[in-house]
Amino acid sequence: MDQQWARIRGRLKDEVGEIAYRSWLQPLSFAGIRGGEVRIVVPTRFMRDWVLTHYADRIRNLWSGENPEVQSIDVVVAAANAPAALAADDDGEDIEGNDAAPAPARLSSALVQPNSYTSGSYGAAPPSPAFSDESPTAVASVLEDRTDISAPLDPRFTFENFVVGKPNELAHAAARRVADATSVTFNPLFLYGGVGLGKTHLMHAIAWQIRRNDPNRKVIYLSAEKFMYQFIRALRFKDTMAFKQQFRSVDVLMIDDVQFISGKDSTQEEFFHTFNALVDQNRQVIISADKSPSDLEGMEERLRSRLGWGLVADIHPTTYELRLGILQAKADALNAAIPLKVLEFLAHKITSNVRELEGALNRIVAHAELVGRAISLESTQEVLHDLLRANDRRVTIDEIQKRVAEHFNIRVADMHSARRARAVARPRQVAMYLAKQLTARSLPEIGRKFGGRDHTTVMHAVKKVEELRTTDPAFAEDVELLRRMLES
Ligand SMILES: Nc1ncnc2c1ncn2[C@@H]1O[C@H](COP(=O)(O)OP(=O)(O)OP(=O)(O)O)[C@@H](O)[C@H]1O
Repeated sequence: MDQQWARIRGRLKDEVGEIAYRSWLQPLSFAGIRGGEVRIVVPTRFMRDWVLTHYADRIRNLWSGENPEVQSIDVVVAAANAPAALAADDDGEDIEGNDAAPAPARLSSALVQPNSYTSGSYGAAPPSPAFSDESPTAVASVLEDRTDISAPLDPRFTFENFVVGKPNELAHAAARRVADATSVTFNPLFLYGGVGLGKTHLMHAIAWQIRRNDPNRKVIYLSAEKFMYQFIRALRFKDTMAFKQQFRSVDVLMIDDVQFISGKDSTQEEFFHTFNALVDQNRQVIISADKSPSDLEGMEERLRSRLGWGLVADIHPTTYELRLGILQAKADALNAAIPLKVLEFLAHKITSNVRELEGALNRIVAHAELVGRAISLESTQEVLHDLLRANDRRVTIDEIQKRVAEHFNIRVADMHSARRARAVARPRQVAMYLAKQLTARSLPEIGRKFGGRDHTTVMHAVKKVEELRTTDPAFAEDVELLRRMLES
Protein backbone atom coordinates (compact mmCIF):
# COMPACT_ATOMS: atom_id res chain seq x y z
CA MET A 1 0.00 0.00 0.00
CA ASP A 2 2.88 2.32 0.71
CA GLN A 3 4.06 1.83 -2.83
CA GLN A 4 0.61 2.64 -4.14
CA TRP A 5 0.60 5.79 -2.03
CA ALA A 6 4.03 6.72 -3.36
CA ARG A 7 2.74 6.33 -6.93
CA ILE A 8 -0.31 8.45 -6.15
CA ARG A 9 1.85 11.17 -4.67
CA GLY A 10 4.00 11.11 -7.77
CA ARG A 11 0.94 11.53 -9.97
CA LEU A 12 -0.40 14.36 -7.84
CA LYS A 13 2.92 16.16 -8.01
CA ASP A 14 2.93 15.95 -11.80
CA GLU A 15 -0.62 17.19 -11.99
CA VAL A 16 -0.58 20.12 -9.60
CA GLY A 17 3.03 21.26 -9.94
CA GLU A 18 5.80 21.62 -7.42
CA ILE A 19 4.51 24.65 -5.51
CA ALA A 20 0.99 23.43 -4.84
CA TYR A 21 2.33 19.96 -4.14
CA ARG A 22 4.72 21.22 -1.51
CA SER A 23 2.10 23.44 0.08
CA TRP A 24 -0.81 21.04 0.21
CA LEU A 25 0.06 17.48 -0.66
CA GLN A 26 3.51 16.75 0.64
CA PRO A 27 2.41 17.08 4.28
CA LEU A 28 -0.29 14.42 3.84
CA SER A 29 0.34 11.01 5.26
CA PHE A 30 -1.43 7.77 4.57
CA ALA A 31 -2.81 5.94 7.61
CA GLY A 32 -4.48 2.86 6.15
CA ILE A 33 -7.56 1.50 4.40
CA ARG A 34 -10.59 0.17 6.18
CA GLY A 35 -13.91 -0.88 4.68
CA GLY A 36 -13.12 0.71 1.34
CA GLU A 37 -12.17 3.98 3.00
CA VAL A 38 -8.68 5.43 2.75
CA ARG A 39 -7.56 7.45 5.71
CA ILE A 40 -5.28 10.41 5.13
CA VAL A 41 -3.80 12.44 7.94
CA VAL A 42 -3.06 16.16 7.69
CA PRO A 43 -1.30 18.40 10.18
CA THR A 44 -3.88 21.17 10.51
CA ARG A 45 -7.58 21.69 10.27
CA PHE A 46 -7.16 24.44 7.73
CA MET A 47 -5.19 22.10 5.55
CA ARG A 48 -7.82 19.41 5.94
CA ASP A 49 -10.50 21.78 4.65
CA TRP A 50 -8.36 22.79 1.74
CA VAL A 51 -7.53 19.22 0.82
CA LEU A 52 -11.19 18.22 1.11
CA THR A 53 -12.33 21.00 -1.16
CA HIS A 54 -9.58 20.88 -3.71
CA TYR A 55 -7.98 17.48 -3.85
CA ALA A 56 -10.19 14.88 -2.18
CA ASP A 57 -11.94 13.74 -5.37
CA ARG A 58 -8.71 13.43 -7.25
CA ILE A 59 -7.00 11.49 -4.46
CA ARG A 60 -9.98 9.16 -4.22
CA ASN A 61 -9.93 8.54 -7.96
CA LEU A 62 -6.25 7.80 -7.95
CA TRP A 63 -6.73 5.40 -5.07
CA SER A 64 -9.61 3.65 -6.82
CA GLY A 65 -7.32 3.27 -9.80
CA GLU A 66 -4.71 1.61 -7.61
CA ASN A 67 -7.15 -0.41 -5.58
CA PRO A 68 -10.69 -1.01 -6.90
CA GLU A 69 -12.02 -1.61 -3.39
CA VAL A 70 -11.46 1.99 -2.44
CA GLN A 71 -14.72 3.94 -2.40
CA SER A 72 -14.03 6.99 -0.33
CA ILE A 73 -11.39 8.93 1.47
CA ASP A 74 -11.34 10.31 4.92
CA VAL A 75 -9.16 13.25 5.89
CA VAL A 76 -8.34 13.67 9.55
CA VAL A 77 -6.23 16.06 11.54
CA ALA A 78 -3.36 14.56 13.49
CA ALA A 79 -3.25 16.29 16.82
CA ALA A 80 -0.93 14.78 19.31
CA ASN A 81 -1.53 17.69 21.66
CA ALA A 82 -5.28 18.04 21.31
CA PRO A 83 -6.74 19.00 24.65
CA ALA A 84 -8.95 16.36 26.22
CA ALA A 85 -11.99 18.61 26.13
CA LEU A 86 -11.91 18.56 22.39
CA ALA A 87 -11.92 14.83 22.10
CA ALA A 88 -14.88 14.32 24.38
CA ASP A 89 -17.07 11.46 23.33
CA ASP A 90 -20.64 11.73 22.29
CA ASP A 91 -23.03 8.97 23.03
CA GLY A 92 -25.44 10.06 20.37
CA GLU A 93 -27.85 11.53 22.88
CA ASP A 94 -27.13 15.03 21.87
CA ILE A 95 -28.28 14.92 18.34
CA GLU A 96 -26.76 18.06 16.87
CA GLY A 97 -23.80 17.00 14.81
CA ASN A 98 -21.09 19.38 15.85
CA ASP A 99 -20.69 17.34 18.94
CA ALA A 100 -19.78 14.21 17.12
CA ALA A 101 -16.10 14.05 17.96
CA PRO A 102 -15.39 10.42 18.71
CA ALA A 103 -13.20 9.52 21.65
CA PRO A 104 -9.52 8.96 20.92
CA ALA A 105 -9.85 5.38 22.11
CA ARG A 106 -12.31 4.62 19.36
CA LEU A 107 -9.94 6.09 16.85
CA SER A 108 -6.74 4.41 17.79
CA SER A 109 -7.59 1.22 16.01
CA ALA A 110 -4.98 -0.92 14.33
CA LEU A 111 -5.53 0.82 11.06
CA VAL A 112 -5.07 4.26 12.40
CA GLN A 113 -1.46 4.41 13.32
CA PRO A 114 -0.17 7.92 13.65
CA ASN A 115 -0.76 9.74 16.92
CA SER A 116 -4.30 10.43 17.83
CA TYR A 117 -6.88 12.45 16.01
CA THR A 118 -9.01 15.31 16.97
CA SER A 119 -11.93 13.68 15.26
CA GLY A 120 -13.18 10.72 13.37
CA SER A 121 -14.07 10.74 9.71
CA TYR A 122 -13.49 13.92 7.88
CA GLY A 123 -11.92 16.07 10.39
CA ALA A 124 -10.77 18.04 13.28
CA ALA A 125 -12.67 18.10 16.50
CA PRO A 126 -15.52 20.48 16.14
CA PRO A 127 -16.21 22.70 19.10
CA SER A 128 -18.18 20.98 21.77
CA PRO A 129 -21.63 22.46 22.34
CA ALA A 130 -20.45 24.16 25.49
CA PHE A 131 -18.14 26.34 23.44
CA SER A 132 -19.09 28.88 20.90
CA ASP A 133 -17.37 28.54 17.54
CA GLU A 134 -15.17 31.44 18.44
CA SER A 135 -14.08 30.18 21.81
CA PRO A 136 -10.28 30.13 22.03
CA THR A 137 -10.42 26.87 23.94
CA ALA A 138 -12.60 25.26 21.34
CA VAL A 139 -10.28 25.86 18.47
CA ALA A 140 -7.04 24.91 20.14
CA SER A 141 -6.55 22.29 17.49
CA VAL A 142 -5.90 24.90 14.86
CA LEU A 143 -3.48 26.89 16.91
CA GLU A 144 -0.54 24.83 15.88
CA ASP A 145 -0.95 26.32 12.43
CA ARG A 146 1.58 29.09 12.81
CA THR A 147 2.36 29.60 9.18
CA ASP A 148 2.34 32.81 7.20
CA ILE A 149 -1.07 34.46 7.46
CA SER A 150 -1.50 34.48 3.70
CA ALA A 151 -2.61 31.20 2.18
CA PRO A 152 -0.57 29.78 -0.69
CA LEU A 153 -2.03 30.41 -4.10
CA ASP A 154 -2.96 27.59 -6.41
CA PRO A 155 -0.78 27.88 -9.53
CA ARG A 156 -3.63 26.64 -11.71
CA PHE A 157 -5.96 29.46 -10.67
CA THR A 158 -4.84 32.20 -13.05
CA PHE A 159 -6.70 34.48 -15.46
CA GLU A 160 -5.17 32.54 -18.33
CA ASN A 161 -6.90 29.39 -17.10
CA PHE A 162 -10.23 31.04 -16.42
CA VAL A 163 -12.81 30.54 -19.16
CA VAL A 164 -15.07 33.53 -19.60
CA GLY A 165 -18.71 33.25 -20.60
CA LYS A 166 -21.94 35.14 -20.03
CA PRO A 167 -22.45 33.91 -16.46
CA ASN A 168 -19.10 35.14 -15.19
CA GLU A 169 -18.15 37.98 -17.53
CA LEU A 170 -18.95 40.78 -15.10
CA ALA A 171 -17.07 39.16 -12.23
CA HIS A 172 -14.15 38.41 -14.52
CA ALA A 173 -14.01 41.96 -15.91
CA ALA A 174 -14.17 43.44 -12.42
CA ALA A 175 -11.45 41.08 -11.20
CA ARG A 176 -9.21 42.02 -14.12
CA ARG A 177 -9.81 45.69 -13.58
CA VAL A 178 -8.87 45.51 -9.92
CA ALA A 179 -5.85 43.32 -10.61
CA ASP A 180 -4.44 45.70 -13.21
CA ALA A 181 -5.46 49.00 -11.60
CA THR A 182 -2.78 51.40 -10.52
CA SER A 183 -5.14 53.15 -8.13
CA VAL A 184 -8.08 51.92 -6.13
CA THR A 185 -11.30 52.28 -8.09
CA PHE A 186 -13.93 50.14 -6.40
CA ASN A 187 -13.51 49.29 -2.80
CA PRO A 188 -14.31 46.65 -1.85
CA LEU A 189 -14.69 44.39 -4.83
CA PHE A 190 -17.27 41.87 -3.70
CA LEU A 191 -17.55 38.66 -5.76
CA TYR A 192 -20.32 36.23 -5.02
CA GLY A 193 -21.91 33.13 -6.47
CA GLY A 194 -22.91 29.54 -5.80
CA VAL A 195 -20.66 26.67 -4.86
CA GLY A 196 -17.89 25.68 -7.26
CA LEU A 197 -18.48 28.45 -9.79
CA GLY A 198 -15.02 29.99 -9.71
CA LYS A 199 -14.89 32.54 -6.90
CA THR A 200 -11.70 31.16 -5.38
CA HIS A 201 -10.19 30.77 -8.83
CA LEU A 202 -10.83 34.46 -9.57
CA MET A 203 -9.50 35.55 -6.18
CA HIS A 204 -6.25 33.66 -6.73
CA ALA A 205 -6.02 35.01 -10.27
CA ILE A 206 -6.23 38.57 -8.97
CA ALA A 207 -3.53 37.87 -6.40
CA TRP A 208 -1.21 36.29 -8.98
CA GLN A 209 -1.73 39.19 -11.34
CA ILE A 210 -1.11 41.87 -8.72
CA ARG A 211 2.05 40.10 -7.64
CA ARG A 212 3.13 39.83 -11.23
CA ASN A 213 2.49 43.52 -11.91
CA ASP A 214 4.26 44.68 -8.78
CA PRO A 215 6.03 42.13 -6.60
CA ASN A 216 6.50 44.78 -3.90
CA ARG A 217 2.83 45.15 -3.18
CA LYS A 218 1.89 43.27 -0.05
CA VAL A 219 -1.06 41.05 -0.90
CA ILE A 220 -2.71 38.85 1.69
CA TYR A 221 -5.17 36.20 0.60
CA LEU A 222 -6.92 34.00 3.12
CA SER A 223 -10.24 32.43 3.88
CA ALA A 224 -12.56 34.06 6.38
CA GLU A 225 -12.20 30.91 8.41
CA LYS A 226 -8.48 31.37 8.66
CA PHE A 227 -8.96 35.04 9.49
CA MET A 228 -11.10 33.95 12.40
CA TYR A 229 -8.57 31.45 13.64
CA GLN A 230 -5.77 33.99 13.40
CA PHE A 231 -7.87 36.36 15.42
CA ILE A 232 -8.66 33.72 18.05
CA ARG A 233 -5.02 32.81 18.27
CA ALA A 234 -4.14 36.45 18.78
CA LEU A 235 -6.68 36.65 21.59
CA ARG A 236 -5.38 33.49 23.16
CA PHE A 237 -1.79 34.60 23.04
CA LYS A 238 -2.72 38.18 23.97
CA ASP A 239 -1.19 39.28 20.74
CA THR A 240 -3.96 41.37 19.25
CA MET A 241 -1.74 44.36 18.55
CA ALA A 242 0.48 42.28 16.28
CA PHE A 243 -2.60 40.81 14.64
CA LYS A 244 -4.03 44.25 13.89
CA GLN A 245 -0.67 45.47 12.69
CA GLN A 246 -0.25 42.49 10.37
CA PHE A 247 -3.59 42.96 8.69
CA ARG A 248 -3.63 46.71 8.59
CA SER A 249 -0.28 47.08 6.93
CA VAL A 250 -1.17 45.32 3.70
CA ASP A 251 -1.73 46.86 0.28
CA VAL A 252 -4.37 44.36 -0.76
CA LEU A 253 -6.47 42.22 1.56
CA MET A 254 -8.42 39.35 0.03
CA ILE A 255 -10.87 37.37 2.14
CA ASP A 256 -12.50 34.29 0.62
CA ASP A 257 -15.86 32.87 1.72
CA VAL A 258 -16.71 35.70 4.07
CA GLN A 259 -20.06 34.05 4.89
CA PHE A 260 -18.08 31.87 7.24
CA ILE A 261 -18.01 34.62 9.87
CA SER A 262 -21.80 34.99 9.86
CA GLY A 263 -22.95 34.70 13.43
CA LYS A 264 -19.38 34.98 14.76
CA ASP A 265 -19.78 38.34 16.41
CA SER A 266 -16.35 39.17 17.75
CA THR A 267 -14.64 38.10 14.52
CA GLN A 268 -17.05 40.28 12.60
CA GLU A 269 -16.28 43.20 14.85
CA GLU A 270 -12.56 42.79 14.28
CA PHE A 271 -13.05 42.28 10.57
CA PHE A 272 -15.16 45.43 10.40
CA HIS A 273 -12.38 47.49 11.98
CA THR A 274 -9.70 45.96 9.78
CA PHE A 275 -11.85 46.59 6.74
CA ASN A 276 -12.50 50.23 7.67
CA ALA A 277 -8.87 50.89 8.46
CA LEU A 278 -7.78 49.59 5.08
CA VAL A 279 -10.47 51.35 3.08
CA ASP A 280 -9.68 54.59 4.90
CA GLN A 281 -6.04 54.26 3.86
CA ASN A 282 -7.12 53.59 0.29
CA ARG A 283 -5.90 50.00 0.32
CA GLN A 284 -7.73 47.51 -1.86
CA VAL A 285 -10.08 45.02 -0.21
CA ILE A 286 -11.49 42.06 -2.16
CA ILE A 287 -14.10 39.78 -0.72
CA SER A 288 -15.88 36.67 -1.92
CA ALA A 289 -19.02 35.04 -0.56
CA ASP A 290 -21.75 32.64 -1.53
CA LYS A 291 -24.40 35.38 -1.32
CA SER A 292 -24.74 39.08 -2.01
CA PRO A 293 -23.94 41.41 0.92
CA SER A 294 -27.61 42.08 1.59
CA ASP A 295 -28.40 38.35 1.77
CA LEU A 296 -25.66 37.49 4.22
CA GLU A 297 -27.69 36.35 7.17
CA GLY A 298 -26.06 36.53 10.57
CA MET A 299 -23.86 39.40 9.42
CA GLU A 300 -24.18 42.69 11.24
CA GLU A 301 -26.11 45.30 9.31
CA ARG A 302 -23.30 47.88 9.34
CA LEU A 303 -20.90 45.31 7.89
CA ARG A 304 -23.38 44.18 5.25
CA SER A 305 -23.90 47.69 4.06
CA ARG A 306 -20.17 48.42 4.12
CA LEU A 307 -19.49 45.32 2.02
CA GLY A 308 -21.84 46.57 -0.66
CA TRP A 309 -20.26 49.99 -1.02
CA GLY A 310 -17.84 49.16 -3.79
CA LEU A 311 -18.56 46.94 -6.76
CA VAL A 312 -20.67 43.86 -6.23
CA ALA A 313 -20.31 41.32 -9.04
CA ASP A 314 -22.07 37.98 -9.14
CA ILE A 315 -21.19 34.74 -10.88
CA HIS A 316 -24.29 33.05 -12.25
CA PRO A 317 -24.78 29.31 -12.64
CA THR A 318 -23.04 28.00 -15.75
CA THR A 319 -24.65 27.76 -19.17
CA TYR A 320 -24.15 24.86 -21.57
CA GLU A 321 -21.76 26.95 -23.69
CA LEU A 322 -19.60 27.89 -20.72
CA ARG A 323 -19.47 24.31 -19.49
CA LEU A 324 -18.39 23.12 -22.91
CA GLY A 325 -15.75 25.86 -23.12
CA ILE A 326 -14.38 24.91 -19.71
CA LEU A 327 -14.29 21.23 -20.63
CA GLN A 328 -12.41 21.97 -23.83
CA ALA A 329 -9.89 24.11 -22.00
CA LYS A 330 -9.37 21.48 -19.29
CA ALA A 331 -9.06 18.67 -21.82
CA ASP A 332 -6.38 20.68 -23.65
CA ALA A 333 -4.55 21.33 -20.40
CA LEU A 334 -4.59 17.62 -19.61
CA ASN A 335 -3.41 16.90 -23.11
CA ALA A 336 -6.13 14.29 -23.36
CA ALA A 337 -7.77 13.14 -26.58
CA ILE A 338 -11.45 13.35 -25.78
CA PRO A 339 -14.05 13.16 -28.55
CA LEU A 340 -16.18 16.28 -28.86
CA LYS A 341 -19.34 14.27 -28.36
CA VAL A 342 -18.09 13.14 -24.94
CA LEU A 343 -17.44 16.75 -23.94
CA GLU A 344 -20.88 17.75 -25.21
CA PHE A 345 -22.45 14.90 -23.32
CA LEU A 346 -20.75 15.98 -20.08
CA ALA A 347 -21.71 19.61 -20.61
CA HIS A 348 -25.34 18.53 -21.02
CA LYS A 349 -25.41 16.16 -18.14
CA ILE A 350 -23.31 17.69 -15.39
CA THR A 351 -24.91 20.98 -14.67
CA SER A 352 -24.35 21.39 -10.95
CA ASN A 353 -21.04 23.25 -10.88
CA VAL A 354 -17.61 23.52 -12.43
CA ARG A 355 -15.85 21.58 -9.69
CA GLU A 356 -17.98 18.56 -10.42
CA LEU A 357 -17.49 18.96 -14.13
CA GLU A 358 -13.73 19.00 -13.64
CA GLY A 359 -13.92 15.99 -11.36
CA ALA A 360 -15.86 14.07 -14.03
CA LEU A 361 -13.30 14.89 -16.68
CA ASN A 362 -10.42 13.86 -14.43
CA ARG A 363 -12.13 10.59 -13.69
CA ILE A 364 -12.64 9.60 -17.30
CA VAL A 365 -9.09 10.59 -18.20
CA ALA A 366 -7.65 8.63 -15.27
CA HIS A 367 -9.76 5.62 -16.13
CA ALA A 368 -8.75 5.64 -19.79
CA GLU A 369 -5.10 5.86 -18.83
CA LEU A 370 -5.42 3.04 -16.39
CA VAL A 371 -7.18 0.57 -18.59
CA GLY A 372 -5.30 1.72 -21.68
CA ARG A 373 -8.43 2.35 -23.74
CA ALA A 374 -9.53 5.43 -25.66
CA ILE A 375 -12.28 7.56 -24.15
CA SER A 376 -15.70 6.92 -25.66
CA LEU A 377 -19.27 7.84 -24.85
CA GLU A 378 -19.89 4.33 -23.57
CA SER A 379 -16.88 4.27 -21.25
CA THR A 380 -17.81 7.74 -19.99
CA GLN A 381 -21.32 6.60 -19.10
CA GLU A 382 -19.94 3.57 -17.38
CA VAL A 383 -17.27 5.36 -15.38
CA LEU A 384 -19.54 8.19 -14.32
CA HIS A 385 -22.72 6.27 -13.69
CA ASP A 386 -23.02 7.43 -10.05
CA LEU A 387 -22.44 11.07 -10.88
CA LEU A 388 -24.75 10.99 -13.88
CA ARG A 389 -27.48 9.41 -11.84
CA ALA A 390 -27.15 12.08 -9.18
CA ASN A 391 -27.29 14.82 -11.80
CA ASP A 392 -30.21 13.15 -13.55
CA ARG A 393 -32.32 13.06 -10.47
CA ARG A 394 -31.85 16.76 -9.95
CA VAL A 395 -33.45 16.75 -6.58
CA THR A 396 -32.38 19.96 -4.92
CA ILE A 397 -31.55 20.40 -1.28
CA ASP A 398 -34.30 23.02 -1.07
CA GLU A 399 -36.85 20.45 -2.23
CA ILE A 400 -35.56 17.90 0.25
CA GLN A 401 -35.81 20.39 3.08
CA LYS A 402 -39.33 21.33 2.07
CA ARG A 403 -40.57 17.74 1.77
CA VAL A 404 -38.97 16.61 5.00
CA ALA A 405 -40.28 19.64 6.88
CA GLU A 406 -43.81 18.94 5.59
CA HIS A 407 -43.55 15.31 6.50
CA PHE A 408 -42.49 15.98 10.09
CA ASN A 409 -44.68 19.02 10.39
CA ILE A 410 -41.96 21.52 11.21
CA ARG A 411 -41.10 24.86 9.60
CA VAL A 412 -38.69 24.90 6.65
CA ALA A 413 -36.86 27.66 8.53
CA ASP A 414 -35.94 25.07 11.16
CA MET A 415 -33.76 23.33 8.61
CA HIS A 416 -31.46 26.36 8.87
CA SER A 417 -32.06 27.33 12.47
CA ALA A 418 -29.82 26.64 15.43
CA ARG A 419 -32.62 24.96 17.40
CA ARG A 420 -31.43 21.70 18.89
CA ALA A 421 -34.70 20.28 20.22
CA ARG A 422 -35.03 16.71 19.04
CA ALA A 423 -38.36 17.45 17.31
CA VAL A 424 -36.57 19.66 14.82
CA ALA A 425 -33.03 18.33 14.97
CA ARG A 426 -33.99 14.81 13.95
CA PRO A 427 -35.91 15.85 10.80
CA ARG A 428 -32.99 18.12 9.98
CA GLN A 429 -30.67 15.12 10.20
CA VAL A 430 -32.99 13.15 7.94
CA ALA A 431 -32.91 15.97 5.40
CA MET A 432 -29.09 16.07 5.55
CA TYR A 433 -28.97 12.33 5.06
CA LEU A 434 -31.26 12.50 2.03
CA ALA A 435 -29.26 15.40 0.63
CA LYS A 436 -26.15 13.23 0.80
CA GLN A 437 -27.91 10.27 -0.78
CA LEU A 438 -29.88 12.02 -3.48
CA THR A 439 -27.70 14.89 -4.61
CA ALA A 440 -24.12 15.08 -5.73
CA ARG A 441 -23.35 17.77 -3.17
CA SER A 442 -20.32 17.42 -0.95
CA LEU A 443 -20.57 17.41 2.85
CA PRO A 444 -19.36 21.01 3.21
CA GLU A 445 -21.87 22.12 0.57
CA ILE A 446 -24.70 20.37 2.36
CA GLY A 447 -23.59 21.89 5.66
CA ARG A 448 -23.74 25.33 4.14
CA LYS A 449 -27.31 24.77 2.94
CA PHE A 450 -28.33 23.89 6.48
CA GLY A 451 -27.62 27.23 8.09
CA GLY A 452 -23.86 27.19 7.57
CA ARG A 453 -23.18 24.03 9.56
CA ASP A 454 -19.85 22.29 9.55
CA HIS A 455 -19.39 19.22 7.35
CA THR A 456 -18.76 17.11 10.46
CA THR A 457 -22.34 17.89 11.49
CA VAL A 458 -23.56 16.46 8.19
CA MET A 459 -21.36 13.40 8.62
CA HIS A 460 -22.76 12.85 12.06
CA ALA A 461 -26.33 13.20 10.74
CA VAL A 462 -25.68 10.64 8.00
CA LYS A 463 -24.23 8.16 10.47
CA LYS A 464 -26.99 8.73 12.97
CA VAL A 465 -29.75 8.21 10.39
CA GLU A 466 -28.04 5.08 9.09
CA GLU A 467 -27.84 3.75 12.61
CA LEU A 468 -31.47 4.54 13.39
CA ARG A 469 -32.63 2.92 10.18
CA THR A 470 -31.25 -0.36 11.38
CA THR A 471 -32.63 -0.12 14.91
CA ASP A 472 -36.00 1.58 14.42
CA PRO A 473 -38.25 0.09 11.71
CA ALA A 474 -40.81 2.92 11.87
CA PHE A 475 -38.07 5.46 11.35
CA ALA A 476 -36.61 3.41 8.50
CA GLU A 477 -40.02 3.38 6.83
CA ASP A 478 -40.35 7.16 7.14
CA VAL A 479 -36.97 7.69 5.53
CA GLU A 480 -37.73 5.23 2.75
CA LEU A 481 -41.04 6.88 2.04
CA LEU A 482 -39.44 10.29 1.82
CA ARG A 483 -36.75 8.98 -0.47
CA ARG A 484 -39.31 7.48 -2.84
CA MET A 485 -41.36 10.66 -2.88
CA LEU A 486 -38.30 12.72 -3.69
CA GLU A 487 -37.07 10.37 -6.37
CA SER A 488 -40.37 10.09 -8.20
N1 LIG B 1 -14.71 29.85 -15.59
C1 LIG B 1 -13.87 28.89 -15.20
N2 LIG B 1 -12.86 28.49 -15.97
C2 LIG B 1 -12.01 27.50 -15.60
N3 LIG B 1 -12.12 26.85 -14.44
C3 LIG B 1 -13.12 27.18 -13.62
C4 LIG B 1 -14.04 28.21 -13.94
N4 LIG B 1 -14.93 28.33 -12.95
C5 LIG B 1 -14.58 27.43 -12.02
N5 LIG B 1 -13.49 26.74 -12.42
C6 LIG B 1 -12.82 25.64 -11.70
O1 LIG B 1 -13.79 24.98 -10.90
C7 LIG B 1 -13.24 24.60 -9.66
C8 LIG B 1 -14.08 25.22 -8.55
O2 LIG B 1 -13.88 26.62 -8.56
P1 LIG B 1 -13.64 27.47 -7.23
O3 LIG B 1 -12.92 26.65 -6.20
O4 LIG B 1 -13.04 28.76 -7.62
O5 LIG B 1 -15.15 27.64 -6.79
P2 LIG B 1 -15.78 28.53 -5.64
O6 LIG B 1 -16.82 29.35 -6.28
O7 LIG B 1 -14.72 29.23 -4.87
O8 LIG B 1 -16.44 27.39 -4.76
P3 LIG B 1 -16.80 27.35 -3.18
O9 LIG B 1 -18.10 28.02 -3.05
O10 LIG B 1 -16.90 25.88 -2.91
O11 LIG B 1 -15.70 28.02 -2.43
C9 LIG B 1 -11.81 25.08 -9.66
O12 LIG B 1 -10.96 24.01 -9.97
C10 LIG B 1 -11.77 26.14 -10.75
O13 LIG B 1 -10.51 26.21 -11.38
